[in-house]
Amino acid sequence: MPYKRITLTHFLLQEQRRLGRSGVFTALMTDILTACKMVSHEVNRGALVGNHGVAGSENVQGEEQKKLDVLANDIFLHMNALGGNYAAMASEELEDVHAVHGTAEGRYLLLFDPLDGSSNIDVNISVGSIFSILRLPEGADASKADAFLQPGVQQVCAGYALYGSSTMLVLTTGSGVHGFTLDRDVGMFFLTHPHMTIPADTKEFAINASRARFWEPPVKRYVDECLAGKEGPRGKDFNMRWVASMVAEVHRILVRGGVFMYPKDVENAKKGGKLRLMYEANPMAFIIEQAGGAATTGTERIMEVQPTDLHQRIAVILGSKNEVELIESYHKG
Ligand SMILES: O=P(O)(O)OC[C@H]1O[C@](O)(COP(=O)(O)O)[C@@H](O)[C@@H]1O
Ligand SMILES: [Mg+2]
Ligand SMILES: [Mg+2]
Repeated sequence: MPYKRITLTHFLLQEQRRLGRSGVFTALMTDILTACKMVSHEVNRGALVGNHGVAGSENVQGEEQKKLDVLANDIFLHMNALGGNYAAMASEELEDVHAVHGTAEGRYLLLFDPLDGSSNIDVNISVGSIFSILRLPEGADASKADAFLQPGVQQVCAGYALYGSSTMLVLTTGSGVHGFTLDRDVGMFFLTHPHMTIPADTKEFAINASRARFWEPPVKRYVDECLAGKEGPRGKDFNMRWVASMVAEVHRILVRGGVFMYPKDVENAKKGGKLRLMYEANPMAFIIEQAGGAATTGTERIMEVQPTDLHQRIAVILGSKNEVELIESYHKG
């Protein structure tokens, strides 16, 4: 049987030709791939090289940084500056915009969560990296946050790397969602999951149930109905999952369907929710929608939210289309 697998780089070249894009897009994606491979290597080595534990510093969110949060952030900043295609970057781990100096031709902006699921690093549960690419608006000052505050529908590309039993990279450039698996021996990502699509219905939901006492009535109603099973109003039994790594939850939903919720609740309402719009909710919403799913705050399509702050938090409900629309209908009453 002739060898058929194609690499992510060849896939990007084909996309470039198909979409009549310049080579810049393929080049800037290649920088992200390299960063993800390097982070995968560091995650994989774990305690062997002291990559577990805390860094002894806090990020702009007031969260204790893990050593791998800081290392992954450094790797992303360094590798994505080398190519000179980004005018500036923004990260969960940096308060302000990181301008890439000396790159007159940088026409893109990169946002990223260098290490997602940080609470799982030391216990060896899957973690990931999330990224979102925007164009630098004409005449905008790339060193200012305003240049980044574009609604999710403006993204030209979004993706994540999943550092799990295998390392995968899943991305969309606006024409479907494709998954690639890293062959460590060859050092290349190969296309293993072309055209990923999400079933419209599901029997699996994911939410941090320890926050049930804080939930607003629409979420409480939805979860109670799922838990009531086939004797209840939904007439079917549901299963529940919670990995506490958004990347792992979204990947599970892309592979077998489901709904993921990190809603705004009475405890996190003053912060606007838990997850961050610019480098968690928007890239995941783009991927989910491109795979036929839906992504909402409960009352609004996430990708249409006009951002006001680089690190703003937002309610996230995403996954199988019919399920998300049902939850949205409970919010709209
Ligand atoms: O600890 P909780 O409340 O279960 O929250 C888990 C959520 O927080 C996150 O870990 C936040 O992301 P970071 O690890 O990048 O800060 C998500 O990946 C995950 O969905
Ligand atoms: Mg995260
Ligand atoms: Mg993170």
